[in-house]
Amino acid sequence: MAIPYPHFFGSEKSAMEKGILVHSPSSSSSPSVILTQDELKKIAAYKAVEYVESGMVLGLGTGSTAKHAVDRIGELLRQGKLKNIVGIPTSKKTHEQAVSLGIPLSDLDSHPVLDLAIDGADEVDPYLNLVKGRGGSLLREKMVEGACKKFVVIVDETKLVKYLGGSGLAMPVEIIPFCWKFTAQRLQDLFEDSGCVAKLRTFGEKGEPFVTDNGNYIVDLYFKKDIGDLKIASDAILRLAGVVDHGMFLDMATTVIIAGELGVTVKNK
Ligand SMILES: O=C(CO)[C@H](O)[C@H](O)COP(=O)(O)O
Repeated sequence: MAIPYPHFFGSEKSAMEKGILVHSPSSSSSPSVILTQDELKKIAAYKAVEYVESGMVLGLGTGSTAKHAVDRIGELLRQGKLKNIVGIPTSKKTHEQAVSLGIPLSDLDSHPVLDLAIDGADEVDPYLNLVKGRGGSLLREKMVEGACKKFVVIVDETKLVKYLGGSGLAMPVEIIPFCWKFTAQRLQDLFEDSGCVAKLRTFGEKGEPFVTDNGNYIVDLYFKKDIGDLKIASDAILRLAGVVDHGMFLDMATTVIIAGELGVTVKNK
C-alpha cells in the first residue's frame, strides 16, 4: 500500500521543508499533493538513501533519478551525517558528479563486493525485473549492481509495466561497433514473432552513432508484443557474437521504491 506524502514525511510541514509541494484545499481535512515527475524521482531517491549507512561501499547509479540519490549522499557526507562512504560509479557522468560532491570513489577491482547500489530504471515488471540502459550505461550498471548485496531501484510510477518491453519504448542492447548493421539485423530476426524493430541509437543532427563509456554502440529494440520467457530471451541475445550485454536486469533488484501521485510504495523481493 502506498504511504501518502504528508504521512511519508511525518507532516505536511516537513514535506514542504523537503521541497515537496503540498496543497491543502480548505474544504478538505486531508491534503492533496501535486508533484512533478522530477519531484517524484527525488522522493524515491531520498527514500533509498535512508538505506545507506556509514562505512558502506555503494554503487552509484546513472540517470535523472539516480542523480538525486547521489546528490543526497553528497549532502549527508558534507553534513557529517554519513561517514567513510566509498562510491563505485556506474558511468563517467556519475563519476564526474560524485567527484564534484567530494564522494570518495573506488572501483570493482578494489571492491569486488558492494553493500548497496541505488539506481533508476526504465521499466519495472511485477516480479521486479527491470529494463535499464536508456541512458546508455547498462553495462557498467549491470557489472556494479550485480556485485551488490542489496540493489535498491528508484522509480516514479510511470516506469511500472505489465511485462518488460510493455512500455513500447526501447529495450537497449550494447554491441560492438564492428558490422553493427549485421548485429542489429540478427537481433531483430531473433524477435521477429514479437514484431521487433531494431534501431541504432544516434544523436545530433547528423545522426552520429551514440557511443557508450565503453566505446560501444547501442541498438534499441522495440517490441509490438510480449517477448515471452525473459530468461530465454536474455540467453538468446547474449549468445549472439557482437553483443556485449542487454538492458534486461532479471532477478537483480532486491527492493523497488516507487513514488506515485498517491504516495510511496516499497516492494521487496
Ligand atoms: O538505466 C539507466 C541509465 O543507463 C537509467 O537508470 C534509466 O535510464 C532511468 O533513467 P531516469 O532516472 O533518467 O529516468
